[in-house]
Amino acid sequence: MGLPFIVLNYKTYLQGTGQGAVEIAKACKAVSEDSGIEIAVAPQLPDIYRVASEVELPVFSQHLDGIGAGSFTGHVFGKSIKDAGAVGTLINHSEKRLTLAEIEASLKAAKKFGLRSVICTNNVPTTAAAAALGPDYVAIEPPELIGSGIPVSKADPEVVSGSVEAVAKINSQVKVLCGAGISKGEDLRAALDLGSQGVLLASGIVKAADPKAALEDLIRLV
Ligand SMILES: O=C(CO)COP(=O)(O)O
Repeated sequence: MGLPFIVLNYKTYLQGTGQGAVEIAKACKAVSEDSGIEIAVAPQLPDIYRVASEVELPVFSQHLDGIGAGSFTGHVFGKSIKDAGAVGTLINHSEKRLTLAEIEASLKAAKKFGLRSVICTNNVPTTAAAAALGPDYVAIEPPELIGSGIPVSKADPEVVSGSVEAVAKINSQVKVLCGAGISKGEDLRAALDLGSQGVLLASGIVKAADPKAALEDLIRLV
């Protein structure tokens, strides 16, 4: 298996807002360059342009709406985030849930604008449904473990391995990430041993006193 893919979701954490978004992206870039591991960041929408302009690394949006140009006040338009420098987007994060029809429309918009897609899911059945839509990645994140510091790869290994199995049956082109409570090297190692191809994580790195050191610890057992 190749190197994992790591996506760092900044959420609305203060540490990852404004100039902080750029500083954390610089730490990600340094660790990515040293290790060869692809690390993408998902800052808040108003910080996408700033991060993408100042740091050469993949920038994802935290959300995308399945809308086009026109009368859609307050929506997130694929062309806008693409032009801001994003290369991908999360869709249906547990903190920004969508209906199935909306997920499909968001994915269509992502594809239209050449954005990589990560559909977040909360259990094996929703992972299976997401895989059927054909995103680049699904990211299984049990909501009860998000932000808990308890790693999904240890607390609920079956949801990760079950997601990997379900996706392999439905669409083997789709890659599986997992997330929730991941912060240490052993958490990422366990996630990979369960068959996932990377992790989506947030608080363990964004809120760390030293995000670069936290990232170095995260990848130490890869
Ligand atoms: O929701 C998450 C990433 O999208 C997971 O958050 P934590 O890494 O803080 O548990």
